[in-house]
Amino acid sequence: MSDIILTTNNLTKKYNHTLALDNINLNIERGRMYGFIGQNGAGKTTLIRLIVGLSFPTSGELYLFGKTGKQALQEQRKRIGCMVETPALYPNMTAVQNLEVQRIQRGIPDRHVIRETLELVGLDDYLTGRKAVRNFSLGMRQRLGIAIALLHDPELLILDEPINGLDPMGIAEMRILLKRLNAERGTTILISSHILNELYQTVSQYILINQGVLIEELTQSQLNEKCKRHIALQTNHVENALLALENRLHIKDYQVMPDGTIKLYDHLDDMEGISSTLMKEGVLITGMTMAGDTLESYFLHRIGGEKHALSH
Ligand SMILES: Nc1ncnc2c1ncn2[C@@H]1O[C@H](COP(=O)(O)OP(=O)(O)OP(=O)(O)O)[C@@H](O)[C@H]1O
Repeated sequence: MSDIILTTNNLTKKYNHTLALDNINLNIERGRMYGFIGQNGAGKTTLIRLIVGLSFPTSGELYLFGKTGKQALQEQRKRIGCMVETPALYPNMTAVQNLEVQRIQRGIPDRHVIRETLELVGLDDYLTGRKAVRNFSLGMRQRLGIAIALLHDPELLILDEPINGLDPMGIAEMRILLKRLNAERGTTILISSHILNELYQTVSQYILINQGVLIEELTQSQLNEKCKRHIALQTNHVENALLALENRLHIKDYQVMPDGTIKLYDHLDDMEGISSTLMKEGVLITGMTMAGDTLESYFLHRIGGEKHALSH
């Protein structure tokens, strides 16, 4: 049975004349990892700020762990940990000292949580012992920011652009950390990013947003399916074409689209063989192209064309 821990009903946020979020309807299920993808200005931070209570909606409703209403939401937010953009850290303190400040501020009695959390995010003594945070790499700072968000063992972890500025190694480390958290603690994770590629294989669900509008929700396997390389084949007779492909070339991995286009997922390097076989069987080919999106081109396509260049 699915356990929905966050729901938005027509959640809308206006800033004067800017419609930052336009009737967002969303469900977040416990235990999953969500990627919240949109270009700069799409509305990701605005939604996160509404969820964590840093800002309030113009209209619509927010439910956290089944509860709504100002006071109830504030209570439920204790079950959330978040890092919005760069974490606020004391640069002259060590990682342990930074966490100690947070622990006291939040009234967490158990001192052991500091070591446990540092270990969990991979900032052990060897790396951070006496080092002041001002000497940390960006990746280490992000880890420490996540440690702060995790100190009270939240059920939902929300990270706004945690991979921003990280190098490929840093991104890979972040991926391992988040997957571990999700697997070991069952933490539900929501991460925003403006680059689909960065979250690929980190999250299991993708939520695409553009200009405040929720464009599409899809799973990792749906995304893979949509981006899969294939030959797109158009013919004058779909049934005869399929018979020829199956019987003569033994092609089994294909899909017929509603407009009659046949997507072939094998024999990708045999376009000539396919066309000569179909010709011999009297099938006229009206179109044959190699297709398949990269993640980025799929995303651009979904948000309305190449004119939206992604900013990096
Ligand atoms: N405090 C504010 N006052 C006025 N407009 C705002 C405010 N905050 C955000 N906006 C506008 O709302 C829209 C959504 O912004 P938001 O920061 O949520 O986008 P984003 O997807 O998080 O982008 P980024 O990746 O740049 O952080 C933008 O048009 C932005 O200019």
